[in-house]
Amino acid sequence: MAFRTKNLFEKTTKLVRSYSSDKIYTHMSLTLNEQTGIATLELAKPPVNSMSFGFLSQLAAAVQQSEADKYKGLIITSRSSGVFSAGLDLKELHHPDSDRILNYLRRLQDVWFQLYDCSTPTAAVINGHSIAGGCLLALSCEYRVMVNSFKIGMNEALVGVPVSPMFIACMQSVIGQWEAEKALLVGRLFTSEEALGVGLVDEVVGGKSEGVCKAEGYLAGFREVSARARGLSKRYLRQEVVRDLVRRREEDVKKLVEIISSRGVQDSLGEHLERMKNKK
Ligand SMILES: CCCCCCCCCCCC/C=C/CC(=O)SCCNC(=O)CCNC(=O)[C@H](O)C(C)(C)COP(=O)(O)OP(=O)(O)OC[C@H]1O[C@@H](n2cnc3c(N)ncnc32)[C@H](O)[C@@H]1OP(=O)(O)O
Repeated sequence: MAFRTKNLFEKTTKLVRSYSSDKIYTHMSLTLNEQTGIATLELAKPPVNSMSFGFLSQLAAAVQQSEADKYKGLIITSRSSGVFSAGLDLKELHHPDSDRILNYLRRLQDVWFQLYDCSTPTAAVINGHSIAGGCLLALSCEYRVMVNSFKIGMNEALVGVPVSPMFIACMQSVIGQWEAEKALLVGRLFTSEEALGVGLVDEVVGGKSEGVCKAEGYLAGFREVSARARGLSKRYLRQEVVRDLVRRREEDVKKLVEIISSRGVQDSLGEHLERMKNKK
C-alpha cells in the first residue's frame, strides 16, 4: 500500500511537520493513503485529547488541508486506545481570562463550522470514550463507527454548564428532538451499544482497525459520485443549521462567556475537576 505520511508524530519532540505546507501539528497527525485518496486524522494529545486552543487550531488546519487538497475522504480517530476525546479542555473554562475565553469559544465555533460544512466526505472512528465536545466532533462528521464498550454523549448537565446551541443542533439533527431532549437534560452518556440503538452512531465494531475498514467502506461509496455535486448537496442539507448558528454566533458566544464566568458555573467546574483528580 502506498502511504504518504504528511505529518509524522515524532516521539522525541512530539512535533509533526507537514511536507506539503509549513503547518506543524503537535496534537494530531494527518496521513494520506495515496491509493484511495482518503486521509486519516489521528488525534494524539495525551492523555485524553482534550480540546485546548492549540488542539482546535490544528484541527481547523487539518480540515482546511483536506478541502484544499481535495481528499476523497477524511477519517477522524484517536491514537489512544481508551479515549477518542474528553471534550473541551476544562482548564480553558475554569477561571478563564476574559479575552482568552472569548477567543477560545470563537475558535471552537470556527472549527465546528469548518468541519460540519466541509465538502470532504467525513467519518469518525470512535475508538474510545467520546465526551461532550468529543461527541460534538463525532456528530459533525457524516458517519460514525464506534468500538464497543465505550461511552459517548454530552455530560454538560453533570458538569454544571449549559449545553450550547451548536451542541444541541448537532445532537438533534442526528437522533431527533425527543431523544436529544431526554439525553441532554440529564447529561446521559450512552454505551456504544445504546448509542447504536438511538442512532447516535451508525455501526458498532470490535476494534479500531475494523472501524477504519467500515469508515473506508462508507467513504468508498462516493467513488462514482461527482465530488462537486456531492459537496454542494451536503451544504444544502446542512445549511439550515449552519445559517441559524452563523446568524447568532456573536450573541451566543457573548452569552456563553457570561454564563461560564458566573460564580455558580465556576464552582461546578471546580468541583468537577476536583472529582476527576480524586477518582484515582
Ligand atoms: C454558533 C454557536 C456556538 C456557540 C459557542 C460554542 C461554545 C460552546 C461552549 C460550551 C461551553 C461548555 C461546554 C462544554 C463542553 C465540554 O466539552 S466540557 C468537557 C466535558 N468533559 C468531561 O467532563 C470529560 C471528563 N473526563 C472523563 O470523564 C475521563 O477523563 C475520561 C472518561 C475521558 C477518560 O478517563 P480516564 O482514561 O480514566 O482518564 P482520567 O484519569 O479521568 O483523566 C486523565 C487526565 O486527563 C484529565 N482530563 C480529563 N478530561 C479532561 C478535560 N475535558 N479537560 C482537561 N483535562 C481533562 C484528568 O484530569 C486527568 O488529569 P491528571 O492526570 O489527574 O492530571
